[in-house]
Amino acid sequence: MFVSSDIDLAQILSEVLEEVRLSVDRDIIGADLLYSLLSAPWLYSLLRVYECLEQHSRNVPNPCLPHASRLCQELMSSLRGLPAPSSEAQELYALLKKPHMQELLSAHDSVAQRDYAPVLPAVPNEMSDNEEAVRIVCLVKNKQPLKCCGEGKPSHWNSLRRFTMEKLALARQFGSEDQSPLPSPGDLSSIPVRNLGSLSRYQSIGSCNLCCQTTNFSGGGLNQSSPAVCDSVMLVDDEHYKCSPVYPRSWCSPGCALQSQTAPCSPIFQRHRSVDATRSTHPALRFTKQQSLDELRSTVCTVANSMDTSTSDARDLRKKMVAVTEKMTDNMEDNAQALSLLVEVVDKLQDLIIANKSPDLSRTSRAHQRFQNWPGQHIAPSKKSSRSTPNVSSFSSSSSSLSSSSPSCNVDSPNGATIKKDPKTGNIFIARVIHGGLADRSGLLLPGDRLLEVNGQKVSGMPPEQVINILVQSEGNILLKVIPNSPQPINNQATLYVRAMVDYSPLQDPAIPCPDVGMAFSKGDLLEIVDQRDNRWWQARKLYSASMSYGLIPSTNQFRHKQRELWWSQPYQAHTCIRPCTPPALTSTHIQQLELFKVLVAIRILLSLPSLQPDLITLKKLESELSILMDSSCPQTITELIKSLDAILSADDLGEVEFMDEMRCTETDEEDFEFVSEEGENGEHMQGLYIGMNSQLLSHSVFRMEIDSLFESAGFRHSLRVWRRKAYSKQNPSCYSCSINSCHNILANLYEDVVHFQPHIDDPPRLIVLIGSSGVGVNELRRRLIKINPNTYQGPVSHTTRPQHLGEKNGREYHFVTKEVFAFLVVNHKFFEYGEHNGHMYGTSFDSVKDVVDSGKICVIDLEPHCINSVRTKKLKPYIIFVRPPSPESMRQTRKDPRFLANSYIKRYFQDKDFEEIVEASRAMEAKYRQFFDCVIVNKDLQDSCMDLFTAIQHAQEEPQWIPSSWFAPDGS
Ligand SMILES: Nc1ncnc2c1ncn2[C@@H]1O[C@H](COP(=O)(O)OP(=O)(O)OP(=O)(O)O)[C@@H](O)[C@H]1O
Repeated sequence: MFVSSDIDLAQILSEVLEEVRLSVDRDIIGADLLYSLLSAPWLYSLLRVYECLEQHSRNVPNPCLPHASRLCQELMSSLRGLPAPSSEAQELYALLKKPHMQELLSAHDSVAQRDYAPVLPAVPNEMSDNEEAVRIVCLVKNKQPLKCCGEGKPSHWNSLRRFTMEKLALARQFGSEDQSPLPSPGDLSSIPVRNLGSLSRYQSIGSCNLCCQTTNFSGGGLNQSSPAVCDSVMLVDDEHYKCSPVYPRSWCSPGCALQSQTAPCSPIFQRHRSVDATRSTHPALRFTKQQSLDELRSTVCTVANSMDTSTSDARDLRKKMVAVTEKMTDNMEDNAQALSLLVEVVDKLQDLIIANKSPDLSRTSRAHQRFQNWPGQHIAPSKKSSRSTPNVSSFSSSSSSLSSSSPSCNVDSPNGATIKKDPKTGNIFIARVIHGGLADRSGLLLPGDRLLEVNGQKVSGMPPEQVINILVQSEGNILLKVIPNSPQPINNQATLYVRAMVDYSPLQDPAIPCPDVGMAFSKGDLLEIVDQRDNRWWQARKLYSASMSYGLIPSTNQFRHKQRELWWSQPYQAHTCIRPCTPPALTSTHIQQLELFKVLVAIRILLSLPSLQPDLITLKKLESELSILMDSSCPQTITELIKSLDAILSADDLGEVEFMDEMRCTETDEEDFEFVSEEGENGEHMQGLYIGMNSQLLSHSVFRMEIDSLFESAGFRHSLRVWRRKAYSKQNPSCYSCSINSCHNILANLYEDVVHFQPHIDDPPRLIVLIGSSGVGVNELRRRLIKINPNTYQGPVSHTTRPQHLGEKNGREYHFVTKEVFAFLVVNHKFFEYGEHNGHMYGTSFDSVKDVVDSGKICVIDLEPHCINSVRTKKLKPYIIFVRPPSPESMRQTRKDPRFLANSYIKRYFQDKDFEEIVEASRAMEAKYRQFFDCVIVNKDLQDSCMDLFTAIQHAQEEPQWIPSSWFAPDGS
């Protein structure tokens, strides 16, 4: 499709051509020559380029007012000059004088005066004469001016430097800016170093009106090195779940380019497309003395600095690259040596990257070959025989030409297309075009195109493997004859940003059409979904990831489909561990049952403790009465729990006994305990919910299980929680591992839509939620945070049914309510967390959080992770910080100070097993819930952790964050 313009030059040209053709018919001398000149494809292409550029210059946004500040100054001086200014004039003057107005205008001017025209890159120096057409495609893609030769053109190194800088800048900025159809840094990173000169800046492919017209180009005058479209096509048997790379990728094969050739006039509008799979045809880079040696140094240093230095090999490489800079002098010869060294480095780097892919790779030959082609040597056009066969190994081999400027580039990313066979007709089709790959960028292969021939060989009816084989065995140019799919499906869906809620590995997914084009992701990863046209497989890439290439991910439909399959394939299991995620409503019957149950547990424990020598007969009688009472009205679970209680009590469990002894010697009396648990070490009020440790009854595993069941959202203290973990390990492991959330996970979403949210100064502060395994220091951090800055941070005031103590004030320490009121609040879902301690109910309500937020303070709470969903609401917009423990060894060092451990309510030092347990519990918690975490703090040194917490909270309130888009939905909660 042509670019519409007032003067359609191509149209004029075709009219002129028609005239000339008539002259040819009339045998006018010279008309022949003129005709052939005018019908040259490059002329058409040039005209199109011209028109594109024309259109661009017409559409460049021009500010109406480039100097608003100046106008303001002028206006102000005019106002000042007024002999008797009216009140309006005075008001206007005062308004204009305001600093923020001045700043606003100055900001406006900066934007208005800035030149947003693209920086157009240089064309590669070495291009043969017949490369104009594709070069033109590149030019248009990059909006490059037609001036490509002559003095003063940027050197390759200059381009490389600029390219590298931009790539790094892009990587750094990425995510901090609005993510509107973003360039694919993967595109940048897949550019061969020799072609960098032509790609100094990425331009949206969508802006190219010419790409889709390339199939109209005629003649064999297409080049073999189109930098912007250089890549490979991976042809894959989509349907049969097989895939195979068939020819090198762009930076694998510098000369590789997808081309279109003369389209024969055919009734079915056949389109020939040819893929040039040759390699090593890259033109000689004439590294003459650099215009600026600093430029050269900075190029190499930038590349070196951007390298991942996690491995010793990479570190060595980096050192070598830095050494390169030292070798650079004004002397041309040295300069060439430096560059040779760099070539070596580049080769090594490539070897490293492709080591896993191609162990049989001949490094030396490649290095040798490349070495020959570097500075000071003229590169002879590669002979056909010397070109590698584009088979699988050459695919890897050729990837050795990876640019040293893109160490993070993932060589494994298949940027191409896949094929499939229609089982009914036997026709071979292009199944999928991977976003950002060669086919996509060139626009020459599109999904649904029917593949007729490969190198003149008809492929219809062939098994896809055979087609792949033909391609694999082809040498040099591969000519594909395709019938374009018409009409082309249009991807009119906007880019979608999501957070992955599960882990996914394509290699373990038998359903994926081609695992090689699949993209693995983990819980919490941010994904940019660019193509949702396929109902089952979307195309996406990971944000903030080293690999910027796109790949297939399961669509939500596909995920649901899999869930259904899984559901039906599994035998029915009616186990009790499937419980609702939201806490059950607590009725007065529940409370009554619970009280009964507690007494029953108490009796059974007393019965099991011979040292207490209880009145056995009385107790047994009481127990049986209670059992009957419980059995008649209790839920099934309670009856089962009683049975397991018996089992546990009868078991000779040393660990348990040890624990009980320990508790006996460390516990304080009830009143002390309660007082301390509510008042912090420094006397300040401790918010939250604690279950007493003073009674062996309460600490018993069965009781805890019941508490969990009924009050699963309750918060617990360190020691009880540690102990609870111990108790859990004694339960039926299958049931335990299939707790609420794991069961619930089956029904979980695959992705959560997110938006980039920039908090506004007028927004209410976000709720800060601290999460961590018991004993990691969540309470300590929260307490310190509030203590250090009570005017900024505050915890919510909880509700309780316990009587008010002397000196306590309703609404300050607690909201004191009756049991009925509490039950009413529970039933009406007013609490996001509630539980029972010592016969009294405690709960933290949404309203109490709102009170803190309304007071302008930042509300900080600690929460059990399974309650996360209850606070993830539009109103609270929680920022969830996970407190992770350091290593057990490190905790041994930092937690040995008695000041920390000898506090009044734990009353014992940490033991080694506690550290192990904390780390283990933390790992499990993180594995399960990390998709919800906005930030992770490792609580090693308390001071540092506090600082980290401050910084994180500040970040939460000021910096842009990815948050669920439902928080913006009008009906979101
Ligand atoms: N970084 C640290 N260095 C030294 N001691 C610490 C550190 N963090 C926490 N502590 C100490 O460890 C003990 C447990 O901390 P804290 O009570 O905050 O744990 P928790 O995660 O809230 O667990 P629980 O909720 O079970 O109480 C406290 O005595 C606390 O002072």
